[in-house]
Order: sequence, then structure tokens, then C-alpha cells
Amino acid sequence: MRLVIRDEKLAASGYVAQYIIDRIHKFAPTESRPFVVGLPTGSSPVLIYKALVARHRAGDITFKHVVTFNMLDIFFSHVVVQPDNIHILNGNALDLEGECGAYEAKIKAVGGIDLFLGGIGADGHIAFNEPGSSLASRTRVKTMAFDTVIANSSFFGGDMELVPKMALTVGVQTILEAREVIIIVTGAQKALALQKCIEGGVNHMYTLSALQLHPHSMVVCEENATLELQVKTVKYFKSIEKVSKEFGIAQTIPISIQLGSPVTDANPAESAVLGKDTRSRQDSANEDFAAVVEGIRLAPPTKPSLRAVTPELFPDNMASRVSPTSRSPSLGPEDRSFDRMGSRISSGNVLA
Ligand SMILES: N[C@@H]1[C@@H](O)[C@H](O)[C@@H](COP(=O)(O)O)O[C@@H]1O
Repeated sequence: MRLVIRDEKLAASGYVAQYIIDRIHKFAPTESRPFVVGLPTGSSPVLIYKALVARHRAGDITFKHVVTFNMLDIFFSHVVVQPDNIHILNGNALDLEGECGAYEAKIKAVGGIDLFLGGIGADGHIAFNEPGSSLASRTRVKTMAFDTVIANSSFFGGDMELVPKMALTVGVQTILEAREVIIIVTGAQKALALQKCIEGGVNHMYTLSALQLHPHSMVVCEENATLELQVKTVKYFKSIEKVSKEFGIAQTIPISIQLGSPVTDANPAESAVLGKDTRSRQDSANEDFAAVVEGIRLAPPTKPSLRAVTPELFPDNMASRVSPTSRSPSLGPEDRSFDRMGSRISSGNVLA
């Protein structure tokens, strides 16, 4: 998991917005190969949406071939994404179970989610996967925790009575299957939840902690949200960014995920010419080692590693420590054998 910390909410949101724009540019989606995003509800992503809308209006980015799976009908969807590409869970459907199953099927039909953007509840939940949710859960009906009802009352004029007590939500497993997950965390009120999810173990009481099992997850937060983290945790994650900047190493996800690698039925020869990856997207998503390999490829040349040299092959070290004058008949048996070895090496012979 990556943890990116920025001083302010605005900077954290700007970072995520730019990240999404870069991902879409690199992916270069088309009608038949759209970029698929999962979008959350809540107030945390609002600044990100605003930044994306502004950049869209400035002509920096198009969302023409972006498909969204929204938790709710948010303004962003209407402004920039084509209506046909927007999928929203309908909490008023007559058959709620059918609605949830169909949602999962639609995600599968478009090839899975490339990037799931999420927030976090003050109790550590992701989407509406409240404490105690199965970490293997899929899209389903969920009863909201009291805390969540309070948090969401701001969207209902502060009236808790108006807040639905149940919601349809993607499951933890649905989220874990996204090829990449980014979480935005703002506000000191989220600090304890963030601490549990980052420094604690994987735990169904803090469902965001399941991201520890995801090969490509990133939490972007403002400094205030780190208040409960250990100083060494904060310093460590900050140092990762600093070091990679110094060494010119891009902290990237595998190229196959960035490009949305073609499916396995691609002609291998053609793929080789195009430099494309022929693995299936799902396979690629699971290859976290690829990220490491890529990091190594991007690393600038360094001094040859000493560990690459077998100690036995170090020349002449022993001989150079023994000066000819110190080789006296008074040496003990062990020293004499040391002396003999040294003299053979220093005379340029190779020991057989
Ligand atoms: N289901 C949503 C979550 O997706 C969201 O992350 C959380 C936090 O909301 P906010 O960002 O407003 O703090 O609220 C709700 O419970």
C-alpha cells in the first residue's frame, strides 16, 4: 500500500485528480476498451470531482470513453461522463438482490474496474461495508451503522430521520478485484480509522484495512488525517516519495495495468511488434512483482553491487596483509600456512 500525504485537503485532492487524468491519458481509452472507474459517495471526493470537471472544461481531459460505477448519482456523472456509460445502483429497484447481481455482472462485462476511487467512514468502512462486513462480500444490501447515518445526514439537511437506514453497496471483494484502488482521506475525524487501517491488521471491523491485501492500493490523505499514526509511519511513507524523487524512480503500477493490456487472444506476433502485453488484464492485475521489476528497470545505474562478487574471488587480500619481512621462521604452523598461501597469490599465481 502506498500512503501519500499532503499538507492540505486541496493539495491531496489535486494530487488524486492529476493522478486520474494521467492514468486516463496513458490508458488512452476507446469505445471498445473503456477506462472503468468506481466512484464513491460522500463529501471527501467532491474536490477531486470539481478539479476533474474544471480540467475537462479546460480541454485537458475527455471522459468520452470512461465508464463509471457509481454508488450514487453524483453531479460529476452528469457533467462529464456519457449517460450510457454511467452505472448506478438503484436502491428503489423492486428486486434488490437482482439489482446487486446485475451490477456485478455489468462490472464483469466491461472487463472489471481499472481504478476504484473511495473514501473512508469515520469507523474505517469503505463504500457502505460497515464494521463486521465480510471481507469476501460482493454487491448487496447493507444496513448502515448509526455513525454512518449521522455522517450522511448532512446530505439530507441534517435530518437523520430522512437518511435511508439501508443502502446498496459494492462489497469488499468487489473493490479488491479492481486493478487499482485509491482512497482519499481528509479531516482529523478520520485519523483513528486511518490508523487502524494502516497500522492495524486486516480486520472486518475496519473494512478499509482489507486493502492491505491489494497489490496496487494507494491512500492519499491530508496531514490532519495522520494525527493518530506513529511518527515513524508518517516519516517512512514520506521518505518513500522523497527517495524515489531523488533517484528519479517513478512509483508506478505495472505497465500492463497502465495500458490496460489487451486480452490473451491477441496475436502474439503483432503484440510483440506493438510492444504490447498479451496477458489477460486480470492476470496482470495480480502480478505485483511486475511493479518491483519495473521499478528496477527505471532505476538509474548504480555502483556494482558488492554482493555480486563471491568472497573467494577477492584477489590478493591475504597476501597484501603479510609483508615479506614479517615472514620469519619463528612463525607458528598456522601462520606459516597463511604465509604460504599469501606468497602464492601475491606472486600472481592462481591457486589450482
Ligand atoms: N458510503 C459512504 C462512503 O463511501 C464514504 O467514504 C463515507 C465518508 O463520507 P465523507 O466523505 O462525507 O466523510 O460516507 C459514506 O458512508
